[in-house]
Amino acid sequence: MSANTEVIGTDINALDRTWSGIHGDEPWGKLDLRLTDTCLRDGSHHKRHQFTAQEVHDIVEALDSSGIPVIEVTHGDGLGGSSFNYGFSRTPEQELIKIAAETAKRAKIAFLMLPGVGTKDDIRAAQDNGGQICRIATHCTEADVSIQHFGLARELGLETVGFLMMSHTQPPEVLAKQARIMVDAGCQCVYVVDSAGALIMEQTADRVSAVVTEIGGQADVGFHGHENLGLGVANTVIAARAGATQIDGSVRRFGAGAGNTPLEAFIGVCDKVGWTTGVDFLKIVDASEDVIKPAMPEECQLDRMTLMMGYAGVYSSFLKHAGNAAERYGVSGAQLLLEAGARKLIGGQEDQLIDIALMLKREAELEAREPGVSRAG
Ligand SMILES: CC[C@H](O)CC(=O)C(=O)O
Ligand SMILES: [Mn+2]
Repeated sequence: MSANTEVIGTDINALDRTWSGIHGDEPWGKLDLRLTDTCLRDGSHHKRHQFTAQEVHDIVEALDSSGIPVIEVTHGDGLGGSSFNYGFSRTPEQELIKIAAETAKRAKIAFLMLPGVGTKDDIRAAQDNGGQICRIATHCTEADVSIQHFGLARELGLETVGFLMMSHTQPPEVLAKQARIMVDAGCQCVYVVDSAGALIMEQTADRVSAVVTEIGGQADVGFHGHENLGLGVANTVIAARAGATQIDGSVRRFGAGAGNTPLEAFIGVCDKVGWTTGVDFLKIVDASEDVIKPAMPEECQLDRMTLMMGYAGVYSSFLKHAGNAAERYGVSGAQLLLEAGARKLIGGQEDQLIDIALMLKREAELEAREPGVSRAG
């Protein structure tokens, strides 16, 4: 810990927690939210899947002692994601799940799986290693591919969560129908997932409300935001007001793209408006500075590339793949992302980024030879 960090930590801890300016009141109402930190899963994209056992231990210890109730740990692309296509993990994810489960005193350990990337055996192994919450993610029009996995997870006694990824691409009523498929299959909480950080306020509220109307009373609704247009906290606040009771985020935004909803900021907001999270704001702020930051390769940036992801609606986990392809073929990463958005690429289509890079390269070569011809032709 640096001297500077120590001073800041001490100052924060000296704050009078009963300071009357902290707690607001109406019009916020009383909400009790369950938070999931996903820096050890969505942050795996930013870390290029290079978490060490020690980092996972230290991060889980810090999050757990701050009161975070759920911590997600898996390769960024879910169980089975360690591969040539998505990037190899430095430490096998099952080992990381085991370390997390052994370290957490109160928090439950969640794991993510995308049908087709992971298998049912991976779910069994994750449970054997101490995972308690099974999160199944599908593209938001493909919920039916999750049915057998929810069935298995419930049979095994796991808690179940469904992820409707790229939710900005579909209207509220479509998401509601897809959520219904997941709930009928045994899912206990369906998340509206803003994978591209492309949703804007009311667009979030409308989607969450439609899902609440469809499955409320039978299952919870959650919201998972990204920061690509800088709206992670705002979207999460509006999602909670629309009825989402389970909330994802990553301390210090440690996640894909410009990162996830910064959980510590959201917790501060909750404290100020009187919503309950069970997390100690002062401890989570220290954890962000002293434990999470040192484990990050660099801070998640709101820059040309990540802004373009929110603007064009591109899956946040494409960031490193797009950067690699742009660099390899000497083309503009921003152009590449705009084209990826126009093609409405979904998870699993990472290889098309190379296709786009080659197309941009050909166009640039043609333009150099015959100015004005490339786009017209
Ligand atoms: C590859 C899975 C993806 O990162 C899940 C997720 O966090 C999202 O869609 O935002
Ligand atoms: Mn995400």
